[in-house]
Amino acid sequence: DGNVIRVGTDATFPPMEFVKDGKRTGFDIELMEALAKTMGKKIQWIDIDFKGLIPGLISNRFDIAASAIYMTDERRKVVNFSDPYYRGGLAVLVRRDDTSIKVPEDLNRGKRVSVQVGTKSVSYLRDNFPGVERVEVEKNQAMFDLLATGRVNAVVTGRPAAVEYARTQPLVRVLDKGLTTELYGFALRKNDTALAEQLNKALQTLRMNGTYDALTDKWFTRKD
Ligand SMILES: NC(=O)CC[C@H](N)C(=O)O
Repeated sequence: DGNVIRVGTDATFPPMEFVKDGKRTGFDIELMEALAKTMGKKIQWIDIDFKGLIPGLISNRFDIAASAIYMTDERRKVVNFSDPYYRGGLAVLVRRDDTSIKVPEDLNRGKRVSVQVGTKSVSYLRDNFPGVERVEVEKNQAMFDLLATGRVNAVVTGRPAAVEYARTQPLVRVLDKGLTTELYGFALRKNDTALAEQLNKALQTLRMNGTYDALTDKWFTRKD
């Protein structure tokens, strides 16, 4: 059915994509729904762990991956990205009672850091923080739980999700200083240029008609 686009997501990452009361919601979900509507299409959502997103896209299980994906050079080798739709970056979450980590560089002194498999957090820490002991988990919830229960010293994840988790879990805080600045994009197959063009055009429309701003106001405390 040409009127249906299949969109893959790992809906475990509030406020970007998550499940609430049995329903997928979040900034990426509502933005994709609005984009599809603008394109005159319906979405069929496909749930998948983050590390399966790019393989699933390439093997044609779905047409778009919408899951707080950073537009990295490594990923650009294998997929195409839409125009960027939001700015994020890698942030560090620590326990409030831990005074040994004040800036990200403190992680390099043998700290245990949980990260989600397949994310930029993994490659970034591997390449830039050789002193970190990475604890790689499949699920975002497990990544956060390890910190709350004191089994790791920190979490490295996207800033919007880190801020949201700290809002709900008073034991933890986000370090002011982050690790990187990154842009989020929707991933598409390299040969699917027509869909990429439609998606970018729809994104322009939503930026001009106020829908985009309404969604960022709704989902983020940081306004920009
Ligand atoms: N778990 C997530 O959804 C975040 C992934 C992270 N933004 C990345 O692109 O690597």
